[in-house]
Amino acid sequence: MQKPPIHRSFLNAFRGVFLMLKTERNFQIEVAAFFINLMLIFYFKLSAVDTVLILMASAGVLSAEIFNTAIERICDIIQPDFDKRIGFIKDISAGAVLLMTIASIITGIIVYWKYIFQ
Ligand SMILES: Nc1ncnc2c1ncn2[C@@H]1O[C@H](COP(=O)(O)OP(=O)(O)OP(=O)(O)O)[C@@H](O)[C@H]1O
Repeated sequence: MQKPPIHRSFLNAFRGVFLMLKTERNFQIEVAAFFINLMLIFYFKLSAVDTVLILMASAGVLSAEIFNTAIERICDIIQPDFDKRIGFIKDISAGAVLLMTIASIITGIIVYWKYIFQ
C-alpha cells in the first residue's frame, strides 16, 4: 500500500485530536485544564524548566486519554457483549490515565507552589 504524503498524515493526526475533542468529555476537560495551565504559565512567568514540566505533564494526560479511548473503541468492536477479559483491559487502560493524572497534579502542585507561596 502506498504511503500518504507527509502533510496528509499530519492532517489525519489533527483530525484525530479534533474527533477526541468532539466526542470525549474527559478529553474536553483535560484540554480545558491544558489551556488554564497555558494561562498560568504566562501569568506566573514560569521558568523554561517549569514550563516544560507543566507542558509535558499536560501532554502526558492528553496522550494517555487518547490511547485509552482507542483501546476502549477496539474493545467495543471486538467484543460488544459483557466479557470479564474486556473489563480487565479497559480497567488497566483507564488506570494508565489515572496514574498520569495523579502525577500531573503532583507536578502542578510542586511547580506552582514556588510561584504562589514564595
Ligand atoms: N464489554 C465489557 N465487558 C466487561 N466490562 C466492561 C465492558 N465494557 C465496559 N466494561 C466496564 O465498564 C468500565 C467503563 O467502560 P466504558 O467503555 O464505558 O468506558 P468509559 O466510561 O467511556 O470510560 P472512560 O471514562 O475511561 O472513557 C470499564 O472500565 C469496565 O470495567
